[in-house]
Amino acid sequence: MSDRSPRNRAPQRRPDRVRQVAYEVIRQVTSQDGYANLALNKALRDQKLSGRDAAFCTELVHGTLRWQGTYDAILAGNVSRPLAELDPELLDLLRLGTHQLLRMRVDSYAAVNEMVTLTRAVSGQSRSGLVNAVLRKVSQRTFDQWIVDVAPHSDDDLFGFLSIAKAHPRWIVEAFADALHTDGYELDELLDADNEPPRVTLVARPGLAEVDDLIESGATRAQYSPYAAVLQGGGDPGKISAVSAGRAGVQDEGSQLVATALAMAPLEGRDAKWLDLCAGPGGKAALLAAIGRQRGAAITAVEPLPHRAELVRSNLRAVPGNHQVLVGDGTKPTWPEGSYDRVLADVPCSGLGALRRRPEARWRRTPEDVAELRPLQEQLLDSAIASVRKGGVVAYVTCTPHLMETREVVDAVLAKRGDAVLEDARGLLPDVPSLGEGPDLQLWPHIHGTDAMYLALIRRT
Ligand SMILES: C[S@@+](CC[C@H](N)C(=O)[O-])C[C@H]1O[C@@H](n2cnc3c(N)ncnc32)[C@H](O)[C@@H]1O
Repeated sequence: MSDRSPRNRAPQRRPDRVRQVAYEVIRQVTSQDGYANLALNKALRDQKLSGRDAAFCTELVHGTLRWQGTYDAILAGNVSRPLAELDPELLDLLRLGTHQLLRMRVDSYAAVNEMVTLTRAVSGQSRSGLVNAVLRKVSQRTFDQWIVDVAPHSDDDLFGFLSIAKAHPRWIVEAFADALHTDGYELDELLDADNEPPRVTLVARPGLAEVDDLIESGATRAQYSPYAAVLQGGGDPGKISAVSAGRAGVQDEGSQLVATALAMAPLEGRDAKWLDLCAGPGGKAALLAAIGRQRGAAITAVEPLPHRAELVRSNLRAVPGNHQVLVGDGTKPTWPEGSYDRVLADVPCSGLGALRRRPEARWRRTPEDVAELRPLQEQLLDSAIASVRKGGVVAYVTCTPHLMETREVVDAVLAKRGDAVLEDARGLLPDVPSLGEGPDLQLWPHIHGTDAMYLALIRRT
């Protein structure tokens, strides 16, 4: 009989701290509906992880969450029970191990051993045997070999194949194909772009900061927006003085372009009162306020959630002028009909255009979310048109390319109202190529390097 007295037992290895932090963040996201970016930033701060450790931890968290559906398809064939019956902790440990084995350059032996040690520490000795056995099986093939094994063949079921090979739920692949009008190679490129973390893009708010100021701080000029600069290699925007003072901000180039397009739309007569009907957290409101200030226009920003209205105030703090932030419901205007000259309706949406930014979002969203948002999107656009004067312009904007949230909303509202027309928005961004067939425009991560922002320009008649 072996001697199991503490003196003779081999000392237990301690789990690798970075992997443990990553695992705990993933647990918060999957078990408490947390947001990966918020939970990760807090954990990196609390655990004082920086440099290579922080980068490793970020890749573990983001990659495991982003590729979750693909890893589940692989794991399903390597676990004797249905995954839904597996303890959620165990499933997260298996996903985390699979990510290291299949999509990171971690040595297989080290990845399995580290995950066994971590499992023993966080979930108990009995589970570590199963993790060991399953991960060893996963380690026997490459990512591409597993895809051939578990995904349908692309000739038989293209969307099924892409869903697994590119880690997007099938309904999202289908919605993107509809919006792109293609199921060809472009769809592949879009899904790939969604799997890459986005660049950090800054905005120099006009009249308050120059792009050159940002370039002096290490950024490089972006391609399309006259106000944009890209912080190469990540970097901490908070350390740039123009950003910390609110003269510049962090803002996707696509968001800058759609706000700029609204400001550039031709207008006859008064051009002094601008409205942002769905303003929180205020990135577009701040850019519009800065542009408007140079032209003698002031902006009113509406947001129903008090904490988000506070963010709008903070974003506007550096822009002088008579700007107003109203806490209220944009579908119930407290101002007379036709009060404004330009109106932005950047409505709540599914966010399918910003999947690069939120690794967990694609698995959380459902087609029902899209359907549920539809009435509010229509009411807000209707209210935006009612708020603009005759001859004034409305920009209907979403951060999703889903046709149910974009063109279908616009068509439905215009058909009901009969006092507004769609104008060609593409001419407002003359330097930006491939904006679609018009009259509305769609930006794309794989073409423009932006979030998939949609813009329809509507004029009240
Ligand atoms: C897509 S975000 C707007 C982003 C913002 N324009 C920016 O660039 O920072 C949509 C916003 O609409 C707000 N919202 C939700 N319901 C609303 C309503 N009934 N009226 C006005 N805004 C609403 C949400 O709270 C959210 O802050």
